Amino acid sequence: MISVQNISKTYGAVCVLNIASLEIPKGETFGLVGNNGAGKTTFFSLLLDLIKPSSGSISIADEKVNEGEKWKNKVTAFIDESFLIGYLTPEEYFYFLGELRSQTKAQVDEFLKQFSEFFNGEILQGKKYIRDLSKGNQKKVGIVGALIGNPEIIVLDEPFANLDPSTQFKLKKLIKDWSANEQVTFLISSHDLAHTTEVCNRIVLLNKGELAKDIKTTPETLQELENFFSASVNDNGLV
Ligand SMILES: Nc1ncnc2c1ncn2[C@@H]1O[C@H](COP(=O)(O)OP(=O)(O)OP(=O)(O)O)[C@@H](O)[C@H]1O
Repeated sequence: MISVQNISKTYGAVCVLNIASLEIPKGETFGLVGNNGAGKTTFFSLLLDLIKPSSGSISIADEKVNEGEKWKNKVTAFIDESFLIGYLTPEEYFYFLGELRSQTKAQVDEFLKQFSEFFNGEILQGKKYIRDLSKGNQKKVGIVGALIGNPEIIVLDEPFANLDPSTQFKLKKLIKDWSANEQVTFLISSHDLAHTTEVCNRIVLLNKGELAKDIKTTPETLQELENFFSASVNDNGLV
């Protein structure tokens, strides 16, 4: 479904991402982990054609994202608050996304009913603009916005960050429920190794822009990742 061929991104003399080959099949819940600056957001930005690659390409359903438009009907994303529209209320924003993805207002209203627990009574009918919501509630709006319109590929950059513990549990359940649909592919980056291993059936670890591990998730995966990151702390002499 997603195919990465020799992708690299260089700023000046510094190569921040370099992946020779990566295939992400339909239905996978793909977790991306790595330290700050490892290249996770760069990878997602290349996938969404937000930045241009220095070399190579990423294809979705056999179409290079920097050459075609059809992939845009399949993919939704919430990368950061720049995906939100601050002067809209959450409802206005959801209707706007719905219209973009061929959903009527009534369909969007019906769709939103399933998120009442996730929203915890703080998002809908509050008459607040998105800009005035807390960071965590803005994130909830962005995540649910990315689920509108039956997307085939959903890209979420650090969805657990800024969420309170209860909402993190609700989000894990939500991702698990959605990923049970084999037509839906999730790409999720996170610094939370426990959450990522719990919801993702595959984990790719980026280290300084390189693909360091590509693991099919098993009960041992969390330990393997923790060993990797704690070893790098020791290597750096930080402990
Ligand atoms: N426009 C830019 N100009 C120069 N360097 C950049 C630019 N954008 C990103 N970088 C660099 O690319 C590297 C990878 O950044 P990226 O945001 O992809 O990392 P990340 O894994 O998402 O990190 P984090 O976990 O901190 O969000 C970093 O060293 C960053 O400083």
